[in-house]
Amino acid sequence: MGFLADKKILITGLLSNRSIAYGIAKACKREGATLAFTYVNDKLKDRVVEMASELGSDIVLRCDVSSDEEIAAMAADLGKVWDKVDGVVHSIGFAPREALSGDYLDSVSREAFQIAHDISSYSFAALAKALRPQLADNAALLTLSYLGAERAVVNYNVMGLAKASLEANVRYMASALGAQGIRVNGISAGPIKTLAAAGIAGFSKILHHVEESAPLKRNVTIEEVGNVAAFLLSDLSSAVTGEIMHVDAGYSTVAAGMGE
Ligand SMILES: NC(=O)c1ccc[n+]([C@@H]2O[C@H](COP(=O)([O-])OP(=O)(O)OC[C@H]3O[C@@H](n4cnc5c(N)ncnc54)[C@H](O)[C@@H]3O)[C@@H](O)[C@H]2O)c1
Repeated sequence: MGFLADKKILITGLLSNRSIAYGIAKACKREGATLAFTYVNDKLKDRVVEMASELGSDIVLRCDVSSDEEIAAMAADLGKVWDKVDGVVHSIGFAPREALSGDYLDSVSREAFQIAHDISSYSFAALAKALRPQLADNAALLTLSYLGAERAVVNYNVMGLAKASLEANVRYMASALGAQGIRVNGISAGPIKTLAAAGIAGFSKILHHVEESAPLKRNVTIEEVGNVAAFLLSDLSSAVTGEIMHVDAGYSTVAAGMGE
């Protein structure tokens, strides 16, 4: 019996076996959780159904988080199969590709700003709003952030602003839901080569830089992020809320020159 036995956890953002959501799902399954998944559009449905099945789940629901109707329909469908939800993983981020390279002011636009904040930050609150009546009394919600929220990172541009908003969302959601015993946390993951990361110009350089300068002298894996996610979704972290935990091989703790 794992430490997530009896927990029902909804996981969004599963796209490939490199997705951070995949690492989280594997760790949650290992610890005994029952899982449900979402996919963004019909083109991707079969792929997610197949991965869900590998992970022991046949609950796969459509949910493009840019649509309030799709979020509401997903919550209603989930309510038909689960009496309560113990955990929600928000592993979703998006900004138009042209906004993720070059000079920040040249690349940013009102439209890119709105899309990035809508899909990458507001959607976490939107999911919580829709699922609130179904959340168990000690449910845990979790999202994925990145250091670009706290520091200017080359080419990350408007996504950094959206992640800063997402991290503030974690704190406000934790306050809003805390009286019900529901916890809300984020993981600020080190860079990992996923499909979303491929949209960021010069991403390989960032991976290399972390390898050279992080205290652990390497990058992190989706399995390592998954383990921390499983902990934050479990009762082992019952007093942790409103927190952004770095899972980044220590990169965010050092300044230039350390360890050289
Ligand atoms: N890869 C990294 O280096 C890294 C580091 C820190 C944080 N993150 C964050 O982790 C999360 C997961 O990304 P990933 O790196 O696993 O990449 P990924 O490409 O595997 O996952 C991104 C997911 O977002 C989903 N998505 C995009 N638009 C959506 C929409 N409108 N509705 C619903 N889903 C939508 C995609 O379908 C996909 O499943 C993102 O929030 C990302 O910003 C990634």
